[in-house]
Amino acid sequence: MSIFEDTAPRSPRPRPLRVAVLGCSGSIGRQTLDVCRQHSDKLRVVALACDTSTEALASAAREFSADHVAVASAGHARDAALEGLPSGCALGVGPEAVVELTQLDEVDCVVNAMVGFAGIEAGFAALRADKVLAYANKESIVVAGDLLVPLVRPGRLIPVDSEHSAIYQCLVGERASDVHCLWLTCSGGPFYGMGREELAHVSAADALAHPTWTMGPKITVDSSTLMNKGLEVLEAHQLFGVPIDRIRVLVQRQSRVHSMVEFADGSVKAQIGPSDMRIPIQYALSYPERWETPSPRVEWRQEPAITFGEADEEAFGCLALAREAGRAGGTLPCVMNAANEVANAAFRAGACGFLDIERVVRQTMGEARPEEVESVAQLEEVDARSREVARGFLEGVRR
Ligand SMILES: NC(=O)C1=CN([C@@H]2O[C@H](COP(=O)(O)OP(=O)(O)OC[C@H]3O[C@@H](n4cnc5c(N)ncnc54)[C@H](OP(=O)(O)O)[C@@H]3O)[C@@H](O)[C@H]2O)C=CC1
Ligand SMILES: CC(=O)[C@@H](O)[C@H](O)COP(=O)(O)O
Ligand SMILES: [Mn+2]
Repeated sequence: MSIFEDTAPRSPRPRPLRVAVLGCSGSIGRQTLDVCRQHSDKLRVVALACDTSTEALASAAREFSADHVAVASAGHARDAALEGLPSGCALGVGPEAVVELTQLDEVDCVVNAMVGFAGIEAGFAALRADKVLAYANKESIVVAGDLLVPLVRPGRLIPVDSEHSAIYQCLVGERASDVHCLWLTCSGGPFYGMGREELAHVSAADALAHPTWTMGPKITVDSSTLMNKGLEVLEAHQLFGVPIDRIRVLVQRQSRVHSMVEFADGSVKAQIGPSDMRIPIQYALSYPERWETPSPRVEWRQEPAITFGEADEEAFGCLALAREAGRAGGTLPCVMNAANEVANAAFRAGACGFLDIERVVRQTMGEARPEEVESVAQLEEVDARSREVARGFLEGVRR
């Protein structure tokens, strides 16, 4: 059974959905809290987690009267900000404390809004504890989808990533066997139209200026290299069971068409709307209902033309590398993700150039001996080893 073939009846919820927000201080986390603020009659924030941003964590805990918080970074366990937690709020420290939030009896739904491989354990723990998962942490789906997705009952993992939310919305009520292909839309990023010569000289500040979305720094740089689209091809492959070569990237510069599904009979369904992540976040929390939104609506009669185009996979080699990793499968997506996390961070820190990201990912993948995915412990080892290899390939370019 696919994750979207959900025949469950739409009975109203007996009480507000009790939500844990992991990564509450980030872009998705803060927008999740905004949705919870707008729908306080239907959503109750009971648990919050961050890595180091204790100020934001404590402030959210006070606002929402959260009962539990966790700080992943032990170095921030004594931050003065934590003295401002509401009385009775339990504080946990360390990565295990973040994962423990997913096990609490008083949590119905976990929003995994952590960035990177670090979000992997929380996704598994939430599914094992039979929580609904609103899933933004695409890296862990890419790396561990072989193990994670088989644990998902229909309607229990709702994607937050805008394209995957769009595809999910197009697929609800459909049969997996009727899908011909997926059209995964892509803004093209800030460097759309540039060739390799120009790309060699772009800076992190240039890469962080996304044309249509305001997001955290890691995903914004991934959008500029098109690695974000590569990760999303693999994410869609894992979530919807569609072969890699039936997932077609479609440049849609305005980010209005969030993705499309083409069916056997030639019909195409698209989900379109504002470029506002609060909409897919809210859908993941309201599913199978739809609620009013405070997000500004699009005046479609005055909207400029919606255009489609093709991605330049030669200039932006990360997309082709991701497809290669997806076709090979096993632990190769884990290797690719680890190298990308290392190189993306180095580029943001000014320690390498833009094209070095692609080079380091290619070289690290070239060293890998992919295996079948067997366990999270194995993936943790592959991730750690691949980071070492990637750091080695970066050495030559330290500035
Ligand atoms: N932003 C967006 O619009 C979109 C994001 N996504 C995906 O959502 C995820 C989050 O992205 P985004 O919100 O942009 O990222 P941000 O960098 O803005 O936020 C990341 C969050 O994760 C927390 N975090 C990082 N490491 C850990 C850790 N080890 N343990 C606990 N918490 C941790 C951070 O805490 P702290 O602040 O303390 O560091 C922060 O709250 C990513 O996987 C991204 O690809 C998908 C689609 C759109
Ligand atoms: C909002 C969202 O879902 C991002 O993942 C978005 O897709 C980034 O834009 P790109 O299409 O430029 O990667
Ligand atoms: Mn996306």
